[in-house]
Amino acid sequence: MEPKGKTREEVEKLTVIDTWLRKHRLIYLGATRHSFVISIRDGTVDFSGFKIWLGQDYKFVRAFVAFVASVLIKAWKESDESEGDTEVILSGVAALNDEIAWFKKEASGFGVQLSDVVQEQPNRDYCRFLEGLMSPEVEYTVAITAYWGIEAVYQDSFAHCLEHGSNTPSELQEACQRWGNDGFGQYCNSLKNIANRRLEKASDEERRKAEVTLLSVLEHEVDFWNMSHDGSD
Ligand SMILES: Cc1ncc(CNC=O)c(N)n1
Repeated sequence: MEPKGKTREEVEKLTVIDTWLRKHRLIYLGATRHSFVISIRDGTVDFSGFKIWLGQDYKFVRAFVAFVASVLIKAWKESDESEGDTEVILSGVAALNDEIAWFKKEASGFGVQLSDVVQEQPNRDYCRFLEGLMSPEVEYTVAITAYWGIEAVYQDSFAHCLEHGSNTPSELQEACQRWGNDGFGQYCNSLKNIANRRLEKASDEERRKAEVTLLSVLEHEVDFWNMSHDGSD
């Protein structure tokens, strides 16, 4: 029985990340319900914008692999209870191997020459930000929170394009499936659980750093979507 006068929420304490998602709800929605994502979902997406996204994201993912590898190293150095963590992160690295192959196949299907893609400034800025997080001085808790955030934005965005009532063009279904599928949703949940476990034990200062880092991730994600869709139409 729940104590009298207390709601379920007061009894079951929210996790650190859920608290942040409430506090920064509009910023989170800005990244996960961006006009580019909405245009995919409602079928009005401009294919030239999709091709820009494809080429830019391929470049991003190459840097992201190095970032995830750096998170793996941080997990391994925390010899405490992070044995399960390293396996979760390793499976993420393995999935990125398939993802790189998928980008190459997809680009060829859409006639995008990946070797000709020039990284645009928002993409460069995002990769530079990731590089900063790869530094050994950045705590594991901060890095794993960023990793969760980066994956969660794609999972949430693309799952939205697969929901009942969406009108996603068939050519883009596969891309949406890649990040919007349930298995990837569960993977993101494993990352979220790891991050929450670390955040609960972290110092106030470390927790604050992780929160600020997550906000930067969301900002970079919005700038990234903007490269393909600036909202002018
Ligand atoms: C800009 C951006 N953010 C997140 C992801 C998803 N992670 C790996 O694929 C991605 N591909 N690109």
